[in-house]
Order: sequence, then structure tokens, then C-alpha cells
Amino acid sequence: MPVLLPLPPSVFFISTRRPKIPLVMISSASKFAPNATIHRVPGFSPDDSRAASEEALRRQTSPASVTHGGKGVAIVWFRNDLRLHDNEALHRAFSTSEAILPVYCVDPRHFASTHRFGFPKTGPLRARFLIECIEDLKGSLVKRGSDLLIRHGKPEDVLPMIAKAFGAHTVYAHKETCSEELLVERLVRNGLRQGAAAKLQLVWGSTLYHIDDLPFGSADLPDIYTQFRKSVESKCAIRSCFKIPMNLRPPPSNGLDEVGGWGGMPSLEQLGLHEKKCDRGMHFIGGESAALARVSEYFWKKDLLKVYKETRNGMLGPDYSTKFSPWLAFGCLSPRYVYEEVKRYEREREANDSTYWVLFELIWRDYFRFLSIKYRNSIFQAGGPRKVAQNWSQDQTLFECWRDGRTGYPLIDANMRELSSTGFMSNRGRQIVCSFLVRDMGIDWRMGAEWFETCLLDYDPCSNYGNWTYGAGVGNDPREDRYFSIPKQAQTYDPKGEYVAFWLPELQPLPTEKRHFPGNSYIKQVVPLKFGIPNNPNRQGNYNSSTVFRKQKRGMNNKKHC
Ligand SMILES: Cc1cc2nc3c(=O)[nH]c(=O)nc-3n(C[C@H](O)[C@H](O)[C@H](O)COP(=O)(O)OP(=O)(O)OC[C@H]3O[C@@H](n4cnc5c(N)ncnc54)[C@H](O)[C@@H]3O)c2cc1C
Repeated sequence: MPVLLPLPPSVFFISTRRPKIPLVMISSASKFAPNATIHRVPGFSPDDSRAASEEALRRQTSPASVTHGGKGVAIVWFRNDLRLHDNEALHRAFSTSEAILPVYCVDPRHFASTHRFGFPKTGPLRARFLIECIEDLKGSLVKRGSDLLIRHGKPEDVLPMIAKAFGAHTVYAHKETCSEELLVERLVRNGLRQGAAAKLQLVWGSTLYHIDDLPFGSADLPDIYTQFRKSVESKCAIRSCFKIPMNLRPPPSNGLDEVGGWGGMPSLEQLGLHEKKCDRGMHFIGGESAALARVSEYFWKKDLLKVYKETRNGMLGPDYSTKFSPWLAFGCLSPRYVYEEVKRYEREREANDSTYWVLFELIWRDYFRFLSIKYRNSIFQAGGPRKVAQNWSQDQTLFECWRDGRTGYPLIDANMRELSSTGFMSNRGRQIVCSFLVRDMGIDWRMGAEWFETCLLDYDPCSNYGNWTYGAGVGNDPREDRYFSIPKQAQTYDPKGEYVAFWLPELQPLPTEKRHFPGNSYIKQVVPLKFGIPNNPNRQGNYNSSTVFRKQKRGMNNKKHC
């Protein structure tokens, strides 16, 4: 039986031209139960999940008649491409060798500290997600006659040693764009040259549009997203997905004996982390199988693609947006696969603004990745790509209030608690908390970006630092300088306070209209007593629960107001 559900808050407010029927027919499968505390993503049962991913993989696999097409051993070095489908590195290795050795290096640098502020570089939730991704990849390789060699260590130490033991001629891997990853590529290349007679072959595979198909070089990349999008949409075609080889031949076992076997799965403890139990909100399952199942669930079973544009600004529950980002970030999901599925949906069900809008958002993702090539390390620097001179505060107390969800603003506190409990936050929430930290608290945006780096399951340097530079008004596009008014955002996107009450149960007893303005008792409960009221009048929006509210209510901020 289909159920009638009110559309998420965004639908009520985004357009006054909408018909006055704020109800949509959606299948009972997509019903969001606000009282349920944990939502597994994908929401399929393990059996349904397996069936959906196997079906997708079957469609993405080449016929058995396609066999290895070369000589010797090739290594596939898996990095942020933890998938079999649409994997050019795997495809190239298959067609240039008679045996393949898939390798994953658990790089200790990923579990050290963030660059400037010393937060954990990878928090336990993302580490757990990564372990699940590796486990799933290993399982899929085993099903195709291969396996995954897992080593704890730096790729530049591990790969030359393994290449030598197996006499491999080539290491294939996907290319990255940011400085830490580029350094590793250089070191691996040198190490292979010196320690083994193998070469490193890097391929491009992280974006919807291939870098070689862009109508401009990275130096000429447009600084305005719309120009970039229109140009690629009109001048480039999206390449087809690479098919998965059916049977992968492993290398001779004497090489394996020499290196001490396939190696075990990493555990959180080995990574110096402790399990963090997620007791409410979304619980994402890592791996390509879960990613393909989520696409199947969101597009086909729940049929949510056709309403994506209306629901995408929501904040509560698994279904207001695709939730593809954690899998995209680890490369468990190829954006070109998402594109092919959107096109199939458009052929078999319907094409509308929503089906297009998922691609529109994926082009943002591409854009930030290409920008990271153009602007290099400036995306990590305080002044950003435009080198804006500004004195930011690094006040630890203020930052901790924000980080721990103890600002006294329910909308900020709820979002920050969701982030640390689940590793996820909606796009709407990210924009709001970023604006608050930077514009109301006056805190160095890089502290926020590094905290996101610690916590986000979908952390990706290009999208994270790209979006933060936009949010802080130091991005490449000078027009992107927006201030998010909390009362306005609350009224538009959480009018009944359902989102804040989910994350701040102490607000549940309050009438809905009071949940965003709970008054002093809430503030006293959450904001630390030691909190002083900053009084630097030059700063854009001194943080002070009463003055910020007054300022926001009057809409006094001189930035573009959202
Ligand atoms: C301050 C800030 C930091 C962010 N950090 C990251 C990050 O580290 N990693 C990350 O993947 N996204 C980041 N985003 C972008 C965006 O918030 C997430 O991609 C999105 O919320 C993921 O949810 P979804 O998959 O349901 O998105 P959907 O709305 O379903 O969108 C589909 C896909 O489009 C892409 N996309 C959508 N919006 C953006 C965007 N603004 N920038 C880049 N790609 C986008 C994502 O790959 C996403 O999975 C950040 C945004 C902000 C404002």
C-alpha cells in the first residue's frame, strides 16, 4: 500500500509556484520513521542487498570469452578506487598481462594527524567504513578467482618489494590530484625504478567527465561553475564504463610465499582507533556491493530519483538525497555508473528536472576535483585560491563549542552532533555550520575543514576544501560569499523542528515552533559555563547567542543572505 507522506520541509518553501498540495505519493518502502533511531544505508536486507549488487555486477561484467591479453604479471594498486566496475586500472592490467596481483596498502599516514590542527586524520567511523570497503573488494576478487594482497605500510615501501618478488612489469593505479597523494605517486614511481624493473602507469577514473576530454587545460578552467558546466555539457561526452573481467588469473604462488601470503584485514585497533558505536541516525555500510545496492534502492526500488530535486535540501533521514557520497569518495561507486543508471531510469521510467539534477551535482564534484589541479595547495591555505587577506581567530573554546554541538543554536548543535555520531551531514547542514563557524564565530575556516576531514565518511580533499573555501568567501569564485541566517534556514528547512528534536532529544517536549528558539534553559544546559562573550567589533558576527540572534533576525549581515 503506498502511503501519503508530507514532503520534506524544503518542498514547502522552495517555490511559491508549486501547486498547493504538499503531499506526494511514494511507496511504503521509502517511508521514513522519525522515531526509529538507526537507519542502515542501504536499507535493503542483507539478502536484497546482495541480490541487487550481484545483478548490477552481472550487467557490468564482460563475457567469459574475454581473457587476459598480455604477458607476465601486472599489479593493480587500489587507492580510492575500491571497486571492480568501471575500473580502468584493473582493465588495463587485465589486457596487458597473463596474471594480476591486486594490492591494497594501509598507509599509516592516513591515520596520523591533520595537517595544521592535529586532529585525527581519519576518525573511527571512516576507518570502519574503509575496512568494510576493503573486505568487500577482497570478497569480490576472490569470487573472480583472484584475491587482495593487503599490507600495512607506505606504498613506496611496499610496492617495489612486491613488484620485485613477483617480477611484475607494471603497477597500474588511479591518479589523484592533491599534494599528499601526488607525493606518494612520485615516491612509488622512484621506488619502482630503483628497486624493481616495473613502471607505474596512472589512469584517470574519479570523475564523470574524463580529464582528457575537457575542452580546456587545467590552467584555463573557468572560475565560475556555470561556465564550466555548460562548457562540458555541450562539448564533451561521458565515456562508457569499463567492463569487469570475468576471470582474473592470480600470479604464481612462489611469489606469494616470498612475500608471506595475502595478508589479513586491518582492524581498528591496528590503526590505533577504537570502535565508535553509532546509536542514532544513519549507519552506512562500506563497499562496492553496498554502493550498488544503494543505487538500486534509491533509483529503482524506492523510486526517489524522480523527486530528488525537490527533496535534496532535506536534513533528516536516509532518503532526501542519494547518500552516494561516502562510496564515491572511496571509489566504491563510479560516477559514470551513476550516469548510466540515470540514463537507464530516464529511458525506462521518466526523465525530468530531478533526474538531471543528480548529474548537475556530480558535475560540482568534478569541478572541485579539476579546481584542485588548477589551484593546487592554495585550496588548503587560509587565503584560498583568491589569496584573501583576513585575520581569523583560532579561539579553542569557541571552536570546541561548535565541534561538540554546544553553541546554544539547535540547528548548529544538531548538525554537529549528527556529524560526530554518524560521519554524515546533509549538504544544507554543511553550508549552515560552515557559515556559522566562519561568519558568526569568526573562526579560521581551516579548523572546520580539518574537523570535517576527521569525521566525514565521504571526506575527499577536493570537495571538502573546495566547499570550505567557497563557504569562507575565499574560493575561486568571488561571487560565492554567502551568509546563512539561522532563523531563516530553520524556518525553511526544518519548520517543525523535527530535525533538531531528533538530534537534541531535550527539545522533543517543546511545541514545534519553540524548538529552534528554546530560550535560556537550553543554552544553559549545553553551552559551557566558561564561555566568554567575545567583543571584537571588527569581526563579522561576534558569536554571542543573543547578539547573533538579534543580528540574524534583523538580517543585518552585509553578505548575500540565505
Ligand atoms: C563545507 C562543506 C564540505 C563538504 N565536504 C565534502 C566532502 O568532503 N566530500 C564530499 O563528497 N562532499 C562534500 N561536500 C558536498 C556535499 O555536501 C556532499 O557531497 C553531499 O552532502 C553528499 O550527500 P549526497 O551523496 O546525498 O548528495 P546528493 O545531494 O545526493 O548529490 C549527489 C552527489 O553529487 C555530489 N555533490 C553534491 N553536492 C556537492 C558539492 N557541493 N560539492 C561536491 N560534490 C557535490 C556528491 O558526490 C554527491 O554524492 C561538502 C559541502 C560543504 C558545504
